[in-house]
Amino acid sequence: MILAIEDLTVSHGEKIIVDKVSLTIDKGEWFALVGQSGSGKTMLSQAVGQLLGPNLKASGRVMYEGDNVLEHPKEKMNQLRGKAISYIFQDYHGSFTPFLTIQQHMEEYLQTHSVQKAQRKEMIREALESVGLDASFAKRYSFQLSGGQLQRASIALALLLEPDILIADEATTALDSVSAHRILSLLQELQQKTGCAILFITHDWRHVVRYSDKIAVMKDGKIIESGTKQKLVHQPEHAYTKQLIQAAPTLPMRVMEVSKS
Ligand SMILES: Nc1ncnc2c1ncn2[C@@H]1O[C@H](COP(=O)(O)OP(=O)(O)OP(=O)(O)O)[C@@H](O)[C@H]1O
Repeated sequence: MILAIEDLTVSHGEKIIVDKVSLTIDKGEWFALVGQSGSGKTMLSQAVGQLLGPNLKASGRVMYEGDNVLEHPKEKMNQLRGKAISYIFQDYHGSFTPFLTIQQHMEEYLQTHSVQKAQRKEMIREALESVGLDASFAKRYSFQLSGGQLQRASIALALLLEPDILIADEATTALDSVSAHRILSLLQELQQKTGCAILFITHDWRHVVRYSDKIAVMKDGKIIESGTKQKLVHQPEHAYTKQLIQAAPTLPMRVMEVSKS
């Protein structure tokens, strides 16, 4: 097990947004978190990396390497982010400022994590190549890349330090379906190569079926059902899970068959 979330609660004043959620993520596994809009998926994922706004409070435990991450001071958390837990977001533009090149962003990131200058250039080249961007992209500014290219660059940035856990929150929602599929296949390939676990937040049941190992379904701040993909897809118990499956666009039989194997 790489991450254990225990009784995690996120509240905004009196309002409970995430309600005593517990789940465990194993090393190298693709863990999908699904559920209707506003059910608390993003708040849960942001609590894990201490990214919640100051008006929100997280309690419970997020256990990583024997420590409760929620109790880490800011400096320790900064060291953990990127190296242990990394994020890619739907708004990948937000990962880049328009004043710095892709290389400068990556340099800054590596510097924060005390990577020696001599190693940085090679690491950046390798990271860009691993997402199918040649080294010349390093010199470009974010606005000089297409949406798909920029999302690739944000994945390269997130995986630069080979984190144990990558949190992908609606990472492909802003892309067309072909680009989304390319990005997710790439993520799968990188996951197999680096052994990182992925907490995958999505609305798209087709992506859940295709890529995940385990699934948790969230509704009104609670996990109402969780288990292996086989179990959730083929023998869902909760009415809401059945509803999610029925509402999903029809899956080609081939995909369903692949997912069964
Ligand atoms: N900064 C914030 N302050 C207060 N409440 C917030 C804040 N951000 C989100 N919320 C509330 O928390 C609840 C859960 O939001 P969250 O973004 O986690 O849902 P979600 O399941 O990720 O939804 P979606 O699938 O649409 O992204 C919502 O009611 C939302 O309005």
